[in-house]
Amino acid sequence: MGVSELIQAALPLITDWLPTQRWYAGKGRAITGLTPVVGTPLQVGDPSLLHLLLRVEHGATGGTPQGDIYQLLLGTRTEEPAGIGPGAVLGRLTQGPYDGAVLYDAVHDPELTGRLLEHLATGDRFGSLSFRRTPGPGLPANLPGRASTAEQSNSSVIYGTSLILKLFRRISPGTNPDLELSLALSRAGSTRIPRVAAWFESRLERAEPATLGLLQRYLPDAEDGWELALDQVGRLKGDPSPGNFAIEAHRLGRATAEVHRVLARSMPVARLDRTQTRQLATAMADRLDSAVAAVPGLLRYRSALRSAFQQLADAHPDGMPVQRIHGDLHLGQAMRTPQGWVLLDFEGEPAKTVAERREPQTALRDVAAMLRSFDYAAAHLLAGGPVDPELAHLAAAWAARNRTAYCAGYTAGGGTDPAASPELMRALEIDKAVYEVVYEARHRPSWLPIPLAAINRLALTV
Ligand SMILES: Nc1ncnc2c1ncn2[C@@H]1O[C@H](COP(=O)(O)OP(=O)(O)O)[C@@H](O)[C@H]1O
Ligand SMILES: O=P(O)(O)O[C@H]1O[C@H](CO)[C@@H](O[C@H]2O[C@H](CO)[C@@H](O)[C@H](O)[C@H]2O)[C@H](O)[C@H]1O
Repeated sequence: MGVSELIQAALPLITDWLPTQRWYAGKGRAITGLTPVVGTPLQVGDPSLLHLLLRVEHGATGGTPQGDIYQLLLGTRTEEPAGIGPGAVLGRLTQGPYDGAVLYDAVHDPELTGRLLEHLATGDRFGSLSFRRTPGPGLPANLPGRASTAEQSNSSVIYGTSLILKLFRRISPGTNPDLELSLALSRAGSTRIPRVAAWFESRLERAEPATLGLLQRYLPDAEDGWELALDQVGRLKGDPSPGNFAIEAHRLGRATAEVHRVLARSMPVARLDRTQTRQLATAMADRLDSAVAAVPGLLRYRSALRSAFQQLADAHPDGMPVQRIHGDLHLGQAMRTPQGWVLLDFEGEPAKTVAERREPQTALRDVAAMLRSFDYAAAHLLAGGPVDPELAHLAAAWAARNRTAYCAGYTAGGGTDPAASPELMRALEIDKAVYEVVYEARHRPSWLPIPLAAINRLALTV
């Protein structure tokens, strides 16, 4: 059985399975077609372990199909591989020589993901895939992969205790900003990110090569900033003065400033003029309008939030400096290691186009995004429980304390003082909270009250 027959047999199962995956961005839109872009068996002559780029169509505009390209790793075996979770099984094939075989997401197959590592270690070309290594020590080639269980937008595979491969799921032409910025920071010698070891890419329909996977050093001793924060907040229930996370928040602010400084040195910087600053405010208002259409509960805040955007433009008649930034910074993207904080995932907000994510922006956008994360951690404590005004007060004080410490650390680390630009900071926080409202409505509806409460609070300050 050839690759194309296997793909054809797999398509009906893929149609049902895709919408169940967290990384699938087309939720709520009907799939009108699936077009294989390129399929590459990861071993010569063995189509049962297949790398597939697939265009998922959602209707057409002017005769041109509209949709996104996704990266899939598909395994086919006569029996379900041991230990594979139910969400990773697409079903049984019902056509061709593989009739009756199990089709599964091979991210969960140590053998297949081990093959990917072998290609990365060799730095070769394989079918349409090009594997590229950074200079440095050789990579171990014989490690089986284990699928990461982290809550994430893509899929990651961990090799032993030394490497982690992120497989980007929604693929756009060109270099993924996560690779672009991680490489720039690695080359500048920054220790605030896990060093890039290799990546792989593929040419998409004659466009420039698209990044498909990024292999970085794994941080085995790292603790996730979000988990650390939740742990601290959780203690508020029994002890109103638990450990002092504000010290960590301050250090995290310093680390953010350090990353911004390196990015400003190693990548293009610019200055938004008055007109461009107005356009920034208009773009925020436009995003708000799209969000109102998706989540009508935002409508009552529209006028106040638009005023906040207008005030941002008025407060910066001389424009503002811009540079490349992280773009989607939050506590879950920060890992505390014995050597200090390390930042991850420079991909930017998944909902924006790659072109938007690559535009230089005010560095304070990252600061505002992290401030939202402290608010999320505090709000998480209150979610689902009965209203408890005392706990609500403690949670709000925890968020305020850590937000202040983070901003102080950012300024001490050489970043622009957020307190000197209150209109900009408020507009950036609103813009982020609006994004979060749409994100939560789409992915985690039970979390929607968290950004909505923030919108309510921010609107009252206008
Ligand atoms: N180099 C690393 N070392 C240790 N853990 C990591 C590393 N990179 C990612 N992780 C873990 O995987 C999670 C998801 O990674 P991330 O890059 O944010 O993926 P995504 O873009 O898919 O959301 C992180 O929150 C972290 O827990
Ligand atoms: O998957 P990514 O990490 O690239 O980012 C997306 O998912 C995040 C949630 O996992 C989301 O972050 C929001 O929730 C966090 C708590 O889970 C909170 O700390 C962040 O402040 C909040 O924005 C992120 O927005 C989204 O792009």
